[in-house]
Amino acid sequence: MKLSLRNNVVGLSVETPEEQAICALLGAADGHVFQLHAASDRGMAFSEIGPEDDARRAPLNIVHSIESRFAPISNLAHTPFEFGGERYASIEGFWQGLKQPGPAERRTMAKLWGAEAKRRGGAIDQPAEFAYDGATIAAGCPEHWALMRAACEAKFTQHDEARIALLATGERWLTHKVRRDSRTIPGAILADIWMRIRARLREPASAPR
Ligand SMILES: Nc1c(N[C@@H]2O[C@H](COP(=O)(O)O)[C@@H](O)[C@H]2O)[nH]c(=O)[nH]c1=O
Repeated sequence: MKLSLRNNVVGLSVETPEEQAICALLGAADGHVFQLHAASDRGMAFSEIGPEDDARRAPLNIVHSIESRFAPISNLAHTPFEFGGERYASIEGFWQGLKQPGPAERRTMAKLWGAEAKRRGGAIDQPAEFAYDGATIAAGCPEHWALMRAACEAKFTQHDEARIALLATGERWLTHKVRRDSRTIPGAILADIWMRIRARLREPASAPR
C-alpha cells in the first residue's frame, strides 16, 4: 500500500489483491467520517465514526416532505395509534381535532392524516380554550403541549416504523421549521418533544415490545 499526504488529504493506493479486497469492503463506508489514530511514525489506524450527517450531528428538520426514512416522525404521517381510548390515524388528526367542539367532529378529524388533516384543521379557528377528558385547557399553554407530548409518546411506542425512524436520527438535533410557525405549538416545542421521547426510547426499559 502506498501512502501520501497532500493538501491535508491522506491518500492510500492499493498494491496487493488483499488490499484490493479491503478497499472494496470500504466502499460501503464511502462518505463516512473516520477518526485518525496516529500513535507512531510507523503506522496509523482510522476508526469509523459513521455517515457524515450523523458524525457531525447535523440538524434534521422534521417536516412531512423530509426524506422517506424519517417521514414517519412527522405529525402528518399515517401512523395509527390509540390514545385515551380513541384511535387516531395521525398526530395531526388528533391535534387538529382538539379545535373541534364535539366528539363527533373530533372523530372525523381523527381519521385524517397528511395534507388533508393539516388543511381541514387549518380551516378551523383555534378556540381560546377547549375541553378534553373533563378538563378545560387554554390553547397554546403548556397543558395543551402536554397533550401533544402524551399523544406523541403513544404514537412512538405503538407504531414500529415511527419509532425506528425516530431512533434512526441518532444524536442529531431535531428541528421543526415550517413556513409559518404554529401559534399554538411552536416548532421548537415540538422538536423538543421528539428529542425527549427519543432519549426515553433509548433507555433499555422502553425497548421495542
Ligand atoms: N406546516 C407543517 C406542519 N405543521 C403541523 O401543524 C400542527 C400545528 O398546527 P396549528 O395548531 O394549526 O398551528 C403541528 O402538528 C405541526 O407539525 N407539519 C409538517 O410536517 N409539515 C409542515 O409543513
